[in-house]
Amino acid sequence: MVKAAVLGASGGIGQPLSLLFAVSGLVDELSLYDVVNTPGVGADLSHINGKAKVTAYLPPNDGLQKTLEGCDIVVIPAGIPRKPGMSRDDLFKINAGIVRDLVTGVAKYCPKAFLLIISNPVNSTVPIAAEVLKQHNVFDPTRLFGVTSLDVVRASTFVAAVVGGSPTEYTVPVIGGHSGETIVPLLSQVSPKVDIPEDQLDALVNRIQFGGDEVVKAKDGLGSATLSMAYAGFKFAKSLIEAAGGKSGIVEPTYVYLSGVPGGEEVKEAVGGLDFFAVPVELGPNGAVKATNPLPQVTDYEKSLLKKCYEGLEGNIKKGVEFITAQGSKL
Ligand SMILES: NC(=O)c1ccc[n+]([C@@H]2O[C@H](COP(=O)([O-])OP(=O)(O)OC[C@H]3O[C@@H](n4cnc5c(N)ncnc54)[C@H](O)[C@@H]3O)[C@@H](O)[C@H]2O)c1
Ligand SMILES: O=C(O)C[C@H](O)C(=O)O
Repeated sequence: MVKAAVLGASGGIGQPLSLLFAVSGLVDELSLYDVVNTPGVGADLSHINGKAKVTAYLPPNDGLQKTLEGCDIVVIPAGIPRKPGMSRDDLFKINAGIVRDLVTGVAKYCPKAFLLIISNPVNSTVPIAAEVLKQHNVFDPTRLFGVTSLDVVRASTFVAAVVGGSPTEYTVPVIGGHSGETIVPLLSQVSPKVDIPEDQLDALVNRIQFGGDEVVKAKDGLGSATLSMAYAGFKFAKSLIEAAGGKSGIVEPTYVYLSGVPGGEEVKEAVGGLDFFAVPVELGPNGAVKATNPLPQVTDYEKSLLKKCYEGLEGNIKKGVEFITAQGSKL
C-alpha cells in the first residue's frame, strides 16, 4: 500500500504531476491538497480507471492532516512561479512561508515520508524544510530531496541538440543547486562520452543553467515550466518508489543535506563545506543510500563554473536556514 500526496495539486505543476501519479499504477492512494480547487481536480482525476484511489482536501476541517496521514511520499510544488524579469530568489518572500507551513504538517502527520521539494527557490526551500524537520526532531536526511531533475532532463535534451542522437541516450550529471550559475552540468562526464565543439561549450552550459528563463520568457507572464517539471518530478518520484520497493542500482541527481547521506561528507569536503548540494545519489529502500562524488574528475573549465556555484549556494542556504532559526521557538 503506497500513499502519495501532492501539495499544491491544483497548480500548473500540481495537476499534470497528479495525473502522472494517477495513471502510473505505482500508488494505491493519491491525496491532493491545495488552498483552492482540489475538489474539482480530485473529482476529475477520480474518474480515471486506474488503481489509485484519489482523495482531495482544502485547508478547512483538518485538510492538511487528512492529506498527509499515512503518506509514504509527499511532493511539494506549492507556491508562486516566476514572471519575466524575476529571479528564483525573488520568490523566497512568499514561498518560504508556504514551504515552512506545509513541511510543519509533514513533520506532524507523516514524519517518515519521503519529502520532495519542487517549490522555488529550491536552493533555500530545502534548507527551510530541513530546519523545520530538525525543530520537530524528525529530520532524516536520507528522506529529504530537492528536486533538480528538470535540469538533468533539460541537459540531455540540449546536449542531443548539439551533438545529435536521441536525448534519452545521454545521462548528464548536473550538480550544485537549482538556479542560474549554481546549476553546474558536468559535460566532461556525460555518458556515453560526447565531444562538445569548443566554440559551443559556453552556449550549451548557459542554456542548461538558464533553461528555466526560456520557458518563463515564452509564457510571457503566465508562469514557468509546468509540464516538463511534472514529467521530471514524476520521474524522480517513480525512481524513489521503485527503489523503496526493492529495485537496485537506481541513481538520480538530487539536492540533499550532505552530512546525513552516506558518502555525503566526502562531497561536503570537496565543495568547501556547503551543507546542501545536488549530486547523483543512489536510491534504496530507505531513500538516499549513497551520494556519489563526481568532483575529483572535473575539468579546469568546470572548476571555474563550480567556484561561482559555491558562492551563490552559500548565501541561498544561509538565507533558508536563518528564515527558520530566526523564528526561534518551535513551529
Ligand atoms: N524545482 C524545479 O525545477 C521547478 C520547476 C518549475 C517550477 N518550480 C516551482 O514550483 C512552484 C509552483 O509552480 P507552478 O507553475 O505550479 O505554480 P502555480 O501558481 O501554477 O501553482 C501553485 C499552486 O500552489 C498553490 N498554493 C499556494 N499556497 C499554497 C499553500 N499554502 N498550500 C497548498 N497549496 C498552495 C496555489 O493555489 C497553486 O495551485 C513555483 O515556486 C515554481 O517556481 C520548480
Ligand atoms: O525557471 C523557473 O523559475 C522554474 C524552474 O525552476 C525551472 O527551472 O524551469
